[in-house]
Amino acid sequence: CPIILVPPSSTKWSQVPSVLKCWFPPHAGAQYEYILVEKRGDKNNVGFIQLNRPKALNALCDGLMKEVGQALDAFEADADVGAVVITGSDRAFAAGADIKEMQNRTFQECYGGNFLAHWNRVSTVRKPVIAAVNGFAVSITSPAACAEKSDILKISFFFFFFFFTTQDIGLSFK
Ligand SMILES: C=CC(=O)SCCNC(=O)CCNC(=O)[C@H](O)C(C)(C)COP(=O)(O)OP(=O)(O)OC[C@H]1O[C@@H](n2cnc3c(N)ncnc32)[C@H](O)[C@@H]1OP(=O)(O)O
Repeated sequence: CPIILVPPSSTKWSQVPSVLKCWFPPHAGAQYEYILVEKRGDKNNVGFIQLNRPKALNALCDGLMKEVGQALDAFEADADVGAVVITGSDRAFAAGADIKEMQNRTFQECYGGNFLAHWNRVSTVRKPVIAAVNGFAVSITSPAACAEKSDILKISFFFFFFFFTTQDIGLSFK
């Protein structure tokens, strides 16, 4: 008879030995540390990810971004899931990168190690991903980097560049 492994409900995803992780699909019981994950909707076909570091305004620490990537992997592999919704908590969708975690990293470590590379996972999912934004949504980016991604941003970047040639940083709040 088949053996079904069920992790205790208090188990955090980071505590599950990696060799066992394939037996514990993330949305099938094992808990994450920084996000809440479940399937919602009448047909259970919406993958739902809630960023869950409310005290730090959902600052995007390394662990949180890795967990979001794992949850997206699982939803992408799940044929029942048609779309994914990512949301935050009461006060914030997310306060951007975790600046406490970043403060001791050198430029060389960040640039050479391409330390935000795994953040791209959200843009490579082959199912629609919808951000349900509430409260603070903070980010900072180079407009030139954004412009590589879309024509609208290219046009915006042109005007941005034209009028604010001394400014090279985009900031968005709430
Ligand atoms: C990819 C690059 C980027 O994303 S760069 C952008 C990085 N993000 C920021 O620079 C935003 C920094 N945060 C703020 O400016 C403010 O927190 C705020 C305007 C978003 C909200 O201000 P408010 O006064 O309402 O809250 P607090 O500042 O008291 O914050 C509460 C609590 O959250 C911690 N926290 C907030 N943002 C971050 C962050 N980005 N990284 C790490 N931690 C953050 C803040 O330290 C407070 O926690 P405490 O334990 O009380 O110190």
